[in-house]
Amino acid sequence: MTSTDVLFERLAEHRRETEAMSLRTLFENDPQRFARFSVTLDDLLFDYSKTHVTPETIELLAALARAADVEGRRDAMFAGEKINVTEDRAVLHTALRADADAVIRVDGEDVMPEVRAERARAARFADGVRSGALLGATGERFTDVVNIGIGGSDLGPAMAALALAPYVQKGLRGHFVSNVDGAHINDTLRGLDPTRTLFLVASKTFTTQETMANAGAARRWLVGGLGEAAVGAHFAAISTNVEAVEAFGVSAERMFRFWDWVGGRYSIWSAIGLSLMILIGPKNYEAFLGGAREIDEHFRTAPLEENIPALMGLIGIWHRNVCGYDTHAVLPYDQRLARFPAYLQQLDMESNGKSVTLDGAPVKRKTGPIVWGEPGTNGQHAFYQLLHQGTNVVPTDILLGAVPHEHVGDQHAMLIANGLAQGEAFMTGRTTEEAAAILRTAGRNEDEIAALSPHKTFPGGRPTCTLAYRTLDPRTLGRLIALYEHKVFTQGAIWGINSFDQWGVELGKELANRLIPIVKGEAGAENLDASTRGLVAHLQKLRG
Ligand SMILES: O=P(O)(O)OC[C@H]1O[C@H](O)[C@H](O)[C@@H](O)[C@@H]1O
Repeated sequence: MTSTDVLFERLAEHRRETEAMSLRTLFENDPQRFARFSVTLDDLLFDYSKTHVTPETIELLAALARAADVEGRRDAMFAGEKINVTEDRAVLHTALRADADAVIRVDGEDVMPEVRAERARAARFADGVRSGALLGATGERFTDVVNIGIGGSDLGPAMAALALAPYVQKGLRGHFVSNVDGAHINDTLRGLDPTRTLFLVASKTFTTQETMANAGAARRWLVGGLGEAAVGAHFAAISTNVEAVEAFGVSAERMFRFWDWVGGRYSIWSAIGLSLMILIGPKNYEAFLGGAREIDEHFRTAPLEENIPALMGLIGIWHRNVCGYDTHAVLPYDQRLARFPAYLQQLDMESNGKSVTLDGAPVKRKTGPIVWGEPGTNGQHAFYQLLHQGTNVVPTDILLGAVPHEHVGDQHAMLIANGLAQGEAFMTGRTTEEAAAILRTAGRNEDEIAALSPHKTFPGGRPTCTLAYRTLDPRTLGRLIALYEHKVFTQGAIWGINSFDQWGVELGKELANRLIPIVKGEAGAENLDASTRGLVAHLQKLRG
């Protein structure tokens, strides 16, 4: 047994000993509980007191992190070691937001001069679009920026552009096309004017089927409106694949590069963020990077017991591996974070949805949970019923911003009150006796009380972590994303998996490529399994 196995066993034993104690009792027994189990970092507050931890739990979890050498692995990542072993790559999204004078080497070479130069180029381009120095082929100013990408080349900029809507320059609109479904590009282009539309083709590999198909459709639309000669003025590309971008016909000065040591789901900090940079401006984009840098610094230096992303990761391990909870819900009480759960799905599930350890052996315990969520208060009217009374316990993260960008009556107080109320309700629940007492006060008779009180009982003890911040500005968005990145890192390190590859997406891609000619009726279906063959035949019949 390894030292981590021993600690997992001790955690399991500790869970058995403490499970019976309700969250309510934990609070009653310890007036210091909130102070003990919360951490602040400037305006940011991470409250994990509404989870089933005791000082001993944290001690054991921190010991587990140390036994798994989370700190050593963290330092290896920041130092540019090739910790993505299956692709033989460094993992350096942190370099993209590092200090102005940082020196970070990959294979002995400082990558920072190129990082800075490429960001400066992107900023010049963004400024040109924003100021009108860069115009469309007919001399019009750009009003619409269409990012064409998918996965990490879409979710980050799309999520962030919505989150930072108050910072978007007046007269500029961002659009994000990802799905290979032609409806997506069609609906986006409808109503756009080619003379004022700028396309950014964002793809790390520049081979992704969906993106290449949508880029082709956009090019045809533009050529249809303005002619072939207009393409140069209306397209830019972001990629690590210089040759493929050139082959697509984008000139060198319209191409923005990044590097193989930036994973797709970690690429918002690279030129993949160009659409965001154009929309909110280079200065705000720098503040966004700066926010992430603050969290990098905190993650690198704070002791595990006071380290917010490490604690987020460790509490996630507690919930996943010790308590046995399968999913994790992220509930931002901040409408502009509506796409944040989707962004986190890729970040977390593509990183930690793995079944083998770094050396290829089967994992010994469950890895990444299913991550999901919707903004509050919307989710309350949809799936919270299950969160409160269902048979699955779902640990939640509740995100709360103290200061809104706009004041619409007292709606912000209502929003915050709802977020707080849900955390409280998940924790305390309502006993059958309490439910009965309420029914009695309401004048119900004893038969009705007996019949109804089980339905009105809330088990409680459902764990919540709360992240509170001043306001959803660029810096804070940067901090929030980086917190979750390092949370995911901490968990991957403890599970001993490679959080930075994504081989699990390949099989479906291969099979789709094989199926395209079959679906088009250009190849026979005889080698397919009976179900897929039957489906192809049915769809072909419907297509006529
Ligand atoms: O940026 P691209 O190379 O076009 O890749 C886009 C996305 O597709 C892939 O299938 C990966 O699963 C993602 O990690 C990636 O972000």
